[in-house]
Amino acid sequence: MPKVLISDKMDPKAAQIFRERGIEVDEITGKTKDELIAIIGGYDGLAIRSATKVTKEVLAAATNLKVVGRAGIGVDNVDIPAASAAGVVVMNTPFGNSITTAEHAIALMFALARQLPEADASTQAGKWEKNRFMGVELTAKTLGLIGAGNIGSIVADRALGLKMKVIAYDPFLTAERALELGVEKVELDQLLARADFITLHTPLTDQTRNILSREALAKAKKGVRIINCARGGLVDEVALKEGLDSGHIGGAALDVFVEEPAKASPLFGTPNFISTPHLGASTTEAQVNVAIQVAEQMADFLIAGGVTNALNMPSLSAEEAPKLKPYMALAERLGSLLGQLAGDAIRGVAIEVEGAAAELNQKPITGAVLAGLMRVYSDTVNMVNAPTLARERGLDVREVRHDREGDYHTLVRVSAETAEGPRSVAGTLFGNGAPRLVEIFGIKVEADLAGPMLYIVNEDAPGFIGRLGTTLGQAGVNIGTFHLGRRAAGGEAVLLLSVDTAVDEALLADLRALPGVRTVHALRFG
Ligand SMILES: NC(=O)c1ccc[n+]([C@@H]2O[C@H](COP(=O)([O-])OP(=O)(O)OC[C@H]3O[C@@H](n4cnc5c(N)ncnc54)[C@H](O)[C@@H]3O)[C@@H](O)[C@H]2O)c1
Ligand SMILES: O=C(O)[C@H](O)COP(=O)(O)O
Repeated sequence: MPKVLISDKMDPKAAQIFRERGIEVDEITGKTKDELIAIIGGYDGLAIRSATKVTKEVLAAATNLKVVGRAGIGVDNVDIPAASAAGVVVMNTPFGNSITTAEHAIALMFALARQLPEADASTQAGKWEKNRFMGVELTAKTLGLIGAGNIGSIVADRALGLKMKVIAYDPFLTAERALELGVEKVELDQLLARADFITLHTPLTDQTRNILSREALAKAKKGVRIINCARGGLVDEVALKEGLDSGHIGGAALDVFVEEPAKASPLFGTPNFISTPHLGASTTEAQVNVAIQVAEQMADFLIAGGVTNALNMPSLSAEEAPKLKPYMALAERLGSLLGQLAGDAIRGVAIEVEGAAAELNQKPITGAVLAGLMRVYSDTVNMVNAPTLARERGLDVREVRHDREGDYHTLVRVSAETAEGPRSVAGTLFGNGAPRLVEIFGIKVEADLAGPMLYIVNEDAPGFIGRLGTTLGQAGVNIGTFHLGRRAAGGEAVLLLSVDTAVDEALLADLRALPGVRTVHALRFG
């Protein structure tokens, strides 16, 4: 039974779903890094929010981990390259808390416009400072969005409802989408020059870090009010403080900070500064949404192999997964066969599908081929890290889908460019879904690829099979299955034998010394 650790505060629905789906679950929150490292080895899945840091060290200790599920959007607390390298799928729930976060940005915009926190504190202190708090209307003001993705779009929609003019800086926003959203697409400098309010809704990346830098803030319109409900690090906090002190910036509201938890900041206590402790996603509705989504997604993956909203792997629905499973087994074996036979010599690989296979999502088939192929380089390779490993090795990967009907109802062919020229293997599925090799390097065969095997190329001549059987028999190696293919009688023959025990180097040398033998390879599958 798979086991999941929930390591951040999460709605109880998550644990309930895991249990209902037959997954054992522990809820242990507030652990330090070292405490997490001490226990993570016992889990197949890790469900988190933003507090748990899934670092390289945590992943190194997570020897059974298959999936990290983020109940929320931002995954900057997960080392995704390290997770990919470790073969761990990372998923998030990209929409579950978007409305809630957009509403928080709008709430902070109102709070800034009318100085609500300060007015509240003053009134409750018995001061009744009616003349101190003069606000501004939002109607007809210009809102500058930095980032117009899921949350930015919802903020735009709400702001338009408030009769604001909305302009957006987002290099990936198309003209059509801007039109659809009712926003004007602008460059950052234009946004800074025109916006009365600026809200940030981008991830933290190398391009967005410090996007509101000291220089950018200096270009902003005097009196601008800034809201950040996205990620700490998008705004230069020191320059923001100076801008608030000088009055160049009329107000700022931060839900997120460079250092979190932000227990101290030079910004605290600054007039016209409002802060909340990373509450963007904190509504009952959003937390229920993300808890349900993350648990369903992780359970689909751990139980059925379905992949949804993964950041380091192509999607595969829980409905598709069972259909693809036998193909992935076939693809992995074909990749493994090529990898074992051609290994280092492979420069590029083409994965072709035809017949029933051409109707399916090809990405998982490709991932499985690469996983099989790359296993000669690393024992820990799987569908998640194989594409990265392939890229690192400079392998050129091509996918081809054929409409044609071939000899088989379904076929997967893997062809590799090797130093010795092109090499190709192909396989099909039998009626019961059993993978079968049907062609190897242009020679028709029909073989299972399982357990220890021998691949032998020899000159097709009488007496060879007898000599081979005798040599194996004298070494105590029992033949399980025997598959023979040849181009033409008396030409080159290919033998694929399954053997009950692995063949050692000494026996391989004896086999290579048999008359007529051209190549002998020991193979292993599964
Ligand atoms: N405060 C919270 O609790 C909270 C809650 C949810 C999400 N978030 C954060 O909000 C942010 C936005 O989330 P989302 O769901 O809208 O993400 P999204 O991926 O839907 O949108 C991000 C947008 O940023 C744009 N972008 C990327 N690079 C950019 C750049 N250099 N300049 C301008 N725009 C750029 C993208 O094109 C995209 O449209 C994320 O950082 C997320 O982690 C915070
Ligand atoms: O990216 C997110 O989804 C938000 O930052 C929410 O983070 P949280 O789950 O820790 O509230």
